[in-house]
Amino acid sequence: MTWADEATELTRNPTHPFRRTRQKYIPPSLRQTYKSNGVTNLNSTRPPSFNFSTESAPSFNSSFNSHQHRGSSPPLGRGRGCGRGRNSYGAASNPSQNATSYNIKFEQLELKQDDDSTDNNNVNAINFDAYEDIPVEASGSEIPEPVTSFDEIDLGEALNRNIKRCKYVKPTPVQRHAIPIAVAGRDLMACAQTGSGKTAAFCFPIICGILRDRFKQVRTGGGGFRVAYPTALILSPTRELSCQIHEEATKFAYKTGLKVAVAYGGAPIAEQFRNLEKGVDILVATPGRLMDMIQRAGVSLKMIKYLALDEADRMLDMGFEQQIRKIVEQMGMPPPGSRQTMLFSATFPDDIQRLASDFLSNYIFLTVGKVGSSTDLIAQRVELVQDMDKRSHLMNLLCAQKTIGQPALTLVFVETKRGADALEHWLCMNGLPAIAIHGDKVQRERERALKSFKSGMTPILVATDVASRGLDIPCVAHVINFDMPKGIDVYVHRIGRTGRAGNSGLATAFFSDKNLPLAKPLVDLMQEAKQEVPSWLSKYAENSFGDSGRASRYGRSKFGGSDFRTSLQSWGDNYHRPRTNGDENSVIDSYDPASSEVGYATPAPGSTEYYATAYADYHALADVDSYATSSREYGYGHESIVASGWD
Ligand SMILES: Nc1ncnc2c1ncn2[C@@H]1O[C@H](COP(=O)(O)OP(=O)(O)OP(=O)(O)O)[C@@H](O)[C@H]1O
Repeated sequence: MTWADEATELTRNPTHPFRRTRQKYIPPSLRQTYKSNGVTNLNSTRPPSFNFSTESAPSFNSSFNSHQHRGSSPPLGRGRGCGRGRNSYGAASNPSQNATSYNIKFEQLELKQDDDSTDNNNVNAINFDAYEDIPVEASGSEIPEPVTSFDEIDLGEALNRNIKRCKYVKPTPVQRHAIPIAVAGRDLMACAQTGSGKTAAFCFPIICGILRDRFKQVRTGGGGFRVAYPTALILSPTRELSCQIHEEATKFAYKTGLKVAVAYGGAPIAEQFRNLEKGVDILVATPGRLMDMIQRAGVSLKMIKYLALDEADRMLDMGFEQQIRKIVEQMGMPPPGSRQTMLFSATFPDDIQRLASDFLSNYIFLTVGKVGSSTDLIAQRVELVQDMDKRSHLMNLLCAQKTIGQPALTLVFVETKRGADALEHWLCMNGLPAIAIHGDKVQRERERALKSFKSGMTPILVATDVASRGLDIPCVAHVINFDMPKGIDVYVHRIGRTGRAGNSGLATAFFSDKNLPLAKPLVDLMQEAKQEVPSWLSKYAENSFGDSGRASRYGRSKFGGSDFRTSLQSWGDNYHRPRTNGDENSVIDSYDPASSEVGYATPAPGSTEYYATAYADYHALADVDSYATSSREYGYGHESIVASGWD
């Protein structure tokens, strides 16, 4: 079993030896209904009711038994985070150590003869059928042809071996189109759905390009200390995403001789400098830490030949554009044309495209799938819930998941850091194993929260938008928008944490009166994704139409489903060349009202049974059936209510 399989297995397999000794978690409200064998009669389970003012926190002394088999005596968590003190996975990890241990495990992954097989069964659990009819459009001059297999592109022997090690048997649609474009040396602005494999789409061409050219990476700088001269720079908006890309790129570059390093805030800079001094070909970084390193003369961008911006629209968003512009235009990086630039995201508003075009030269604009949605892979439910009822609604929902015996990783998005802390606290006080992640937590706490969530130890993660983009966490079966985001693009990225790699997922949104400006774009998005739109939401959408200012700001037109250049002027015939996979019908047509006349039939929306039914359809991603829980003292000291998301 590979290291990757092992991690997945741990989360999915209820009989995994590591999981088996854990005590089953039973929400307090349902303890009467649970039989000793864990089987619950759903019909006899009434939705729990919570009296927030009077309900006392349940105690879970026995819940820590789960740790005893590992010989540790877990302390009752002091401070924030249910998972704190229970996480037996060790201290927060250092990314460079991570990379080393991954490499060791990766090495153990021996390539067998049948790894050459293109058998779909071996495809790293990706569901390629879900991508069969995906619409693709590319615009620009002389667009390289897409491929249907990795073998059709000359990626080099070492990279091909690693692709097989990763069990990537065939390219996803965005990879089919983007990799040939990038390998041909073209600049690219690519827009593809969440979870569709964009990381590999920019990593493979970079690795293959560097291997082809073999630049010398480390030069001695002035003043006697070493300056790192990376050949490729991959920028991403958050620390966690940078670490994730670093891990992926390290796997892809395994045994190629290329060095991949990561630099991000919140971790000791000296250690990161030491890593860079050993040489770096590909540097993955968050903008703030990179600027710092450049200003301290530890990194030079003079030799950059490849620049990739993941979540590019976020990187060029209001407030952040200046920092990126400074890095790309004023810190010695070769200009467009002398370097290759690739911008990737699932959303690309027109105004951001316009900004981004400054960084590009004769680029190709590529859209794969309906921009800003994961089509029908993610079942989207929207509930009308006023603020004061949100917590009890959430509790019903989480308990309903448990009642069908399929608790799985659930990501709950809130708007503010303080809101995240408060909800985490409340859930824990009510016996649900939750942990929060947001920008006010120190990096070790953030890493611990993510690790605890990923492992299934704390299966509810309460997060601000710091976790909304890019994170690829297997087995997230349910994303709950407890607070709706301000913009529809953020909603798209948030729900994209489930339903990844062609698998299905469930997303539930709590919509309240104050989210009115979001109604129209949300309805449009749901219709495009062939989701049932509640009639009340359609009415809200009609009403919000008149609110042209806000509605259009959040509106679909800004999503960036098309190349903004085509609306500026008419291009020559050779410039704009839409691709539709040869099947015009494959483009998702507009919503058919007849087939979606709302009717969340019985059971009633919002009821426990309703969620249990809905959830049952989408739990397939995770079979976590047991987890520990705890109550713990709560260190609550943050007053900041600023929403987070940028590091
Ligand atoms: N060709 C492939 N075959 C099998 N699995 C793949 C392939 N390409 C990517 N994957 C897997 O699909 C998952 C999603 O990929 P990735 O994180 O790159 O998506 P993304 O498009 O960047 O998502 P987001 O928009 O959320 O950032 C990952 O677990 C990755 O390992």
